[in-house]
Amino acid sequence: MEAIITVSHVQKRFKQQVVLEDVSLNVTAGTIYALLGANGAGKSTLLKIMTGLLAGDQGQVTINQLPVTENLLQVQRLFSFSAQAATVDDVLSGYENLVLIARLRHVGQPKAAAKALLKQFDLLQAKDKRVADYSGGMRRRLDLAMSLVGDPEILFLDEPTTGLDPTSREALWRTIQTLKAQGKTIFLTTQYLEEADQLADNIGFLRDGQIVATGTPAAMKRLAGTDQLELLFATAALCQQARLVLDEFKPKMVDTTGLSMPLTEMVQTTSAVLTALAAADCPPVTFKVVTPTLDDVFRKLTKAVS
Ligand SMILES: Nc1ncnc2c1ncn2[C@@H]1O[C@H](COP(=O)(O)OP(=O)(O)OP(=O)(O)O)[C@@H](O)[C@H]1O
Repeated sequence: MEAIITVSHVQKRFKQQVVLEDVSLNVTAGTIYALLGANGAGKSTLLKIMTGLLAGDQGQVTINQLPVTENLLQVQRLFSFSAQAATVDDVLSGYENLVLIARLRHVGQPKAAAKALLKQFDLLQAKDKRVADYSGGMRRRLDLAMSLVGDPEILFLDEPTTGLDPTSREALWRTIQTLKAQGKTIFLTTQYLEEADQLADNIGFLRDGQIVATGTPAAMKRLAGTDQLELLFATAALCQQARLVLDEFKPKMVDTTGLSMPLTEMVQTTSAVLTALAAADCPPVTFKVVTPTLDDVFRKLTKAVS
């Protein structure tokens, strides 16, 4: 599948501060790309450059093979950008906001388009309520609805679920997944590893002005290390005995009664370990498999800036 968005060697500095040193990435059509980074890593700056709102100092961004800076009007028809600062007008109702943006984007039958989007985003009931009286989740849904006016192929979402409670966040994730299922390409920024894990086909970690790691969520997790088998014993003496029995599995002490070892082959290793312990008469009280999370990767990769 070819890339619908390419970012090649983009650089940006604000006075003396180098924010983007050299950023390159590709986004395949119909996929979700999550740009992860700590506060101030430069995610919003990159988004603004990708969408032509800000000029980079060096490098190039293309959307549908078209360089963004030289074809701004043409590429702007292909995407929408939902920025962190709400793009909605507080004094207007959700319906009025949608009609307004539909008119600005020359959508045929703006009122019908607005109503269809309110329905799709479960906002029909609040159609005539002022946005100032919407909850955080409703505003985010309206933001997303606004970005769909005119049916763009590509959605840029800057931290779409920041500030939402877990239930509203999960609801928004489902909506974003539905949009992907409809064929949209989605580029989002987030500080939530779980969000990237749940949604993204590909993740890029932005740190020190560069994408320091990129790949699928599964590949990113592998960066944090392999799964570990953790065993807990009833006494420290049993744990010591088990450590000797399991020498070939390279166990490490977690504490006085706990051992941990890498799981190369999930089922075979677990079964071999438990059989060896049963034969040596020192069975564990419990065991569990600990899979590295994206948080582990994030901690590893952001150590240098935290
Ligand atoms: N217009 C500007 N002028 C000067 N400095 C800026 C400007 N915009 C951003 N910066 C600086 O660039 C750095 C990156 O900011 P940016 O908003 O891109 O980060 P971010 O990763 O989106 O952060 P957050 O997750 O907090 O939104 C910050 O140090 C910020 O202060």
